[in-house]
Amino acid sequence: MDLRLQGIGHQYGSMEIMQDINLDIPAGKIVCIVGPSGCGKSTLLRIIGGLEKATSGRVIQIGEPPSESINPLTYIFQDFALLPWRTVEGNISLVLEDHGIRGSKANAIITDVLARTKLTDFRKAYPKQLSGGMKQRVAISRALAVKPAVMLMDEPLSALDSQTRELLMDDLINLWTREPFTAVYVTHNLNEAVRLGHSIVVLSRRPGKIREVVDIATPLADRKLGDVELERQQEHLWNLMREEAVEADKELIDV
Ligand SMILES: Nc1ncnc2c1ncn2[C@@H]1O[C@H](COP(=O)(O)OP(=O)(O)OP(=O)(O)O)[C@@H](O)[C@H]1O
Repeated sequence: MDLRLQGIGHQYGSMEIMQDINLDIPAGKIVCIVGPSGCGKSTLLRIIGGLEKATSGRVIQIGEPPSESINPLTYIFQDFALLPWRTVEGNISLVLEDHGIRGSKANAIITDVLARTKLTDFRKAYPKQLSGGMKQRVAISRALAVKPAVMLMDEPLSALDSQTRELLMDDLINLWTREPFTAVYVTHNLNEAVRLGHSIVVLSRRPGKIREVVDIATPLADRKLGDVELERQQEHLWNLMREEAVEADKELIDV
């Protein structure tokens, strides 16, 4: 299933947050969204996920979600959002229980997603026993369990230290390489964007408009740390954003 954003604009009261966002999110690709603080990245993600209705424009679903998808648009948050009193398995089964999936069917789904995220040995562990990186892998497993058409990822690695971030980027790349998924991935981190994005949408400061869409041709599996071409792309992104980031920064201080 592809998504098409057509003329999305949004206001909170008299404050215009974004203007005329037109964007295609093709199945099987990771589309990163970057831009200065407050330009509307998270708002756009909520609009795509149907949690908020855009003031203008629309989000169109083209084609069908994967068969057996029980939540076509699924979020992954920065803070993992795990229930501390449930085990890894229990956190994943909760979303399945909500859809009436129990017993051997639930068991098979949990076994599959834990294997894909290399968490098989941690099935009975509680969140407090896990590192931040592992908690986020549980959140990713839980998202995969509902067979999403599109994963909506809001700064999923930003609560993690830099080493853990590197490891999780490798995990996401391996996961995608084995079985491509579709994602809209909001991040402040331009390195994450060039490592994970098939395309990177650069938004201007508020009201957010699309300044440029940068496509990266290098296959995900070949994007290594220190790759010269990726560094060039990252510099290009930073040059696009630098002045606006300074202005956005001033605006926050002035408030
Ligand atoms: N529910 C709301 N009501 C009023 N204003 C809001 C609401 N949600 C967000 N905003 C404002 O809309 C603007 C865009 O917010 P949003 O969180 O989407 O930006 P962002 O680009 O994700 O920011 P950051 O990079 O800092 O996380 C900000 O000025 C924010 O204060």
